[in-house]
Amino acid sequence: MSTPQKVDLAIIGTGSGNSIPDERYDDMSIAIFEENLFGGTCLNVGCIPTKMFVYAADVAEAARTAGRYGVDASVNGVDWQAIVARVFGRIDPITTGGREYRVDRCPTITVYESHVRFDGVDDERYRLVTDAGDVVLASQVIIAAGARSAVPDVIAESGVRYYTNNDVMRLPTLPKRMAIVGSGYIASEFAHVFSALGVEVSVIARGPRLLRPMDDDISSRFTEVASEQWDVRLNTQVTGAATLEDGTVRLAFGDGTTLDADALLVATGRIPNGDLLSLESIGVDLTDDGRVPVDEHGRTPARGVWSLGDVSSPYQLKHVANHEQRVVQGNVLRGWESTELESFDHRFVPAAVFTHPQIASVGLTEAHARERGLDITVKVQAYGDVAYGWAMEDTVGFCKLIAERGTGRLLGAHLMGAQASSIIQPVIQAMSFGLSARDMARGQYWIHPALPEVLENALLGLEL
Ligand SMILES: Cc1cc2nc3c(=O)[nH]c(=O)nc-3n(C[C@H](O)[C@H](O)[C@H](O)COP(=O)(O)OP(=O)(O)OC[C@H]3O[C@@H](n4cnc5c(N)ncnc54)[C@H](O)[C@@H]3O)c2cc1C
Ligand SMILES: NC(=O)c1ccc[n+]([C@@H]2O[C@H](COP(=O)([O-])OP(=O)(O)OC[C@H]3O[C@@H](n4cnc5c(N)ncnc54)[C@H](O)[C@@H]3O)[C@@H](O)[C@H]2O)c1
Repeated sequence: MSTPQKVDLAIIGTGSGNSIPDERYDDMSIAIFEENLFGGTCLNVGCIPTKMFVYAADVAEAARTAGRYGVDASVNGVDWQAIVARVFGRIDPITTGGREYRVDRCPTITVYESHVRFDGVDDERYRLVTDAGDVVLASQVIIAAGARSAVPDVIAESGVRYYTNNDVMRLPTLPKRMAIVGSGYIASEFAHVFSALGVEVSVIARGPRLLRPMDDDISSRFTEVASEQWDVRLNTQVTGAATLEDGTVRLAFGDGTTLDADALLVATGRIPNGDLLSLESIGVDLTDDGRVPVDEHGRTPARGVWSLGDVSSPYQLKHVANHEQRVVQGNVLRGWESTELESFDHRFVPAAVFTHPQIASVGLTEAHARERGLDITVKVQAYGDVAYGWAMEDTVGFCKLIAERGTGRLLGAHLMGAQASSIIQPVIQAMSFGLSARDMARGQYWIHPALPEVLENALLGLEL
């Protein structure tokens, strides 16, 4: 063990955590811990690279369907290595540059590139010990340790080669057949990516629908559309996995059937990393669903220990992690006991799934609104019924709005279709600032004949 370094602040994780120290932190001594790629999930193995792959997939998909507009186009080949090089040629230098900046050009910051965990309290400071043997004594700690892929035991213990989002984007070549276990965000996005790039994709869902937590109309319609694009196996439990002599992965299912694939991607949720921090040594128990407990200001039960992002948030989304990072960043400077601490705003957290077609959502699902006993009105507006939707020959897209009768309060929006992740933004704004459905519909112009007219028509169709 080395001589302990005493610091004012320790930050565990360089995803959102790396954005904490700005010039207001210049007079603090800081230790930053990172056991993996500098910059965390979103930059290296999450949001950003996946969407760069999705864009390539969207281009291929557009070429494939060009015939419906009288345009003769086809996908004559996919240069996978070129796609990988484009994505990581952009990302890897940012990772390297971010690390170099913190290591070489931030004199008050020490970067420890190792796994760290708590080891109790020493002289009124939190004692942090790395696997490399470093010891840091910190007056305050920010836990921003993110989450990791969950892998079902039946696969983890089978010895088969499987991929997760950590490595599937760097496959050396495109496989002919890919099996994807899981039916959530990651499964849906990668199914689109690999299928559009020419891979035969099978999606293995243990439940009756894909994207089940979404509004029922979205989840069931998406399941239909997905089943037309990919080999979707619903209500299917993986009971075994084995590697054949030629390297093929064979999955066995509860109903006795099997599936052969050349690559296996596991996308069955992400486990918050708080269980690997020895938090019991500072008297902190995880929540029932495995998160570091925090109050609305980002304070854990241990005085001076804050937490943010996937490790503690009920939302595993980068825009939420960024928001929580800004709140905690300000609150640490205000001080633990300050009466002016800022609070997390989790009122209207939107999400988008960049699959095909895109999906976006904010607020309550219809089922949740009904469970709450709200008097609601619901309008489902097809993309195909507005002018831009005609231009696109759209037959699948729709926008579903849920509002409260009488008040016109917008309760939820759920979209499936082209650019859903962008079209939803005005609803997020309206809900966040308390704009009613009536005011939103008629208090502004809607550009004609742009795609957001689907939203305008949905608003006008609500029986308020
Ligand atoms: C494939 C994929 C696609 C995604 N796409 C989107 C998207 O389109 N939009 C969206 O909003 N969200 C998306 N997300 C979710 C988003 O990436 C996360 O919500 C976000 O990155 C979480 O940020 P964070 O700072 O909490 O954690 P992270 O960015 O995961 O940072 C945590 C860091 O802590 C390090 N660490 C953990 N424990 C220790 C330890 N004990 N010692 C040292 N270091 C440690 C980790 O190595 C990691 O680098 C996606 C996620 C995945 C996996
Ligand atoms: N566009 C985005 O914003 C985006 C993209 C990717 C990931 N994410 C975030 O990352 C999180 C993790 O993504 P994800 O897709 O891994 O999780 P998820 O929670 O979206 O989906 C997990 C899926 O795995 C299934 N599952 C769980 N355990 C299983 C098991 N033992 N066997 C078979 N199936 C099992 C679940 O039924 C579910 O369908 C998401 O919840 C989301 O918050 C966001």
